[in-house]
Amino acid sequence: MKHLERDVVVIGAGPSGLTAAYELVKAGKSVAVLEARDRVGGRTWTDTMDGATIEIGGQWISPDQTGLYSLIEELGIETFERYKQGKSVYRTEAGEAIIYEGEDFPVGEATVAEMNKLISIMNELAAGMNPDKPWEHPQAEELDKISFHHFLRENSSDEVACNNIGLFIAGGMLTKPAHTFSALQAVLMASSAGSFDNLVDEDFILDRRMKTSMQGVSIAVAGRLPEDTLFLENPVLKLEWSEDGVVAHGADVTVKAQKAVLAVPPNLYNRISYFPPLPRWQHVTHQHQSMGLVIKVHAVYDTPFWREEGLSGTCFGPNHLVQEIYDNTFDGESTGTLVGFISDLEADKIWAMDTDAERKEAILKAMAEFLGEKTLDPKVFYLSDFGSEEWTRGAYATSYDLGGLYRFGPSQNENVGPIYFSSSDLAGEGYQHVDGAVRMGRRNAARILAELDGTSYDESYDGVATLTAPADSKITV
Ligand SMILES: Cc1cc2nc3c(=O)[nH]c(=O)nc-3n(C[C@H](O)[C@H](O)[C@H](O)COP(=O)(O)OP(=O)(O)OC[C@H]3O[C@@H](n4cnc5c(N)ncnc54)[C@H](O)[C@@H]3O)c2cc1C
Repeated sequence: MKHLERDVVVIGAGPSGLTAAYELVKAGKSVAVLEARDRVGGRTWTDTMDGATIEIGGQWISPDQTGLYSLIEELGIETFERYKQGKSVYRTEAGEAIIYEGEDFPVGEATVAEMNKLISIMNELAAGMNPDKPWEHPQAEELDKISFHHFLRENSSDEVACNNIGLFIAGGMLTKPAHTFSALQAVLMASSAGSFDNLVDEDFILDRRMKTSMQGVSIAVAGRLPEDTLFLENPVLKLEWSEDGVVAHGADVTVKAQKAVLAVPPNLYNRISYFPPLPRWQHVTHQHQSMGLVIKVHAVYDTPFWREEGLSGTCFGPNHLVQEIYDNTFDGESTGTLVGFISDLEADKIWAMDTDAERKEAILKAMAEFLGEKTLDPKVFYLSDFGSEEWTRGAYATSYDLGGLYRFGPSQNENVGPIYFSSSDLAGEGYQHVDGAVRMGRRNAARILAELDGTSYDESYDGVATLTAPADSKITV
């Protein structure tokens, strides 16, 4: 067992923990990062299969995600644009595949009008929200009492419009059925991305990717940490704390530190035993945040055949097994990759199947209903399974149950003595995204630096600008 003494111990080497560690190290603090897995990156993870680059976890960045943009600029990481040329495909409730162009789904004028009405209601609500404090929205209490499913139906009697709008937040973002989370939670999702318009615009929200892959961001940050800072395969299962500091117990490393950054997803806080126990309110708060469930499917072909047919690869099918498909070919690769998403109740159906062969057949059949027979025969087929990963337990991220955001949200980011919570799932801007993880990492580093150095923390700091630029960086602080 190695015994270390550091200013700060960071628990979790995902983008949030690593960003916090990086900022603290740049500011001259000694840090140890204890990570449960044998790799960094957490919910960002890349593999190469038969020559194709597969991003199993988080991958896209949107123009508003300026926290992440400033970090990759500092790291010298470039981005590339998702393939967007050509027409899209929409599958109607009855199962008809319609090829269309432009922003509106091909659903009939009355339904388009109802969808636009719902979008403008959501835009207005989102504009009135500070994503850092959604519980302070003037309608927060009432919006948190009603499920997003019922909220949509209170505002429109057009079932197709409700399902289509529900898709963007339920299946598409929170990856939970719309009856299990509140309208307030849905407004937060929109507000965290700048507006609901941004969320429903796939060309905005799924704009670009990292040339290093998204996991490459964490790998690059880890590469800038001093030797003897990062300790993989060291799950922290016991954390002793007092007002004076913490002792974090990993598998073969124990760290005594003045402060701790707990940078694991909120659903995993309970995995750690705290001595003494956390205060009552923190015990309760984080129990109300649970992971969604989505399966990210990759199918790789010799060529991106859909492009030759004038299609972008973008497909939407609310209420179908595969609800979204995109061209996911990695930068510079000649093979063609499709990514499909199977969310919440549909994901349950897939995992209820007995064999991988059954799953593959059902999913490819569903994808072929959008893009034709050629879809049936990929050379690589891969299902992400974050639900069975011990150190994540779901995908993409955690959100509150009905009524939880208003009731418990105000204390979610309060530190418990020396313990600071850092996760994309506790962020305002960039909520549930790598951008939010970076912002939270920087904000927690700033709070800890202020405490350690006896200076004051600027509550308005949004985590976009780096705290301390490294000597070789061109970033202006
Ligand atoms: C399939 C999928 C697709 C996604 N798509 C996108 C996307 O396109 N764009 C985007 O911006 N975001 C996307 N996301 C979300 C994004 O990946 C997350 O928001 C981000 O990774 C969160 O970073 P984090 O550091 O807060 O947490 P995590 O990435 O979860 O990192 C937490 C780390 O803590 C470790 N850990 C857990 N428990 C312990 C313990 N007890 N001791 C030590 N270590 C521990 C974990 O192993 C992990 O490494 C996606 C996520 C998934 C799963």
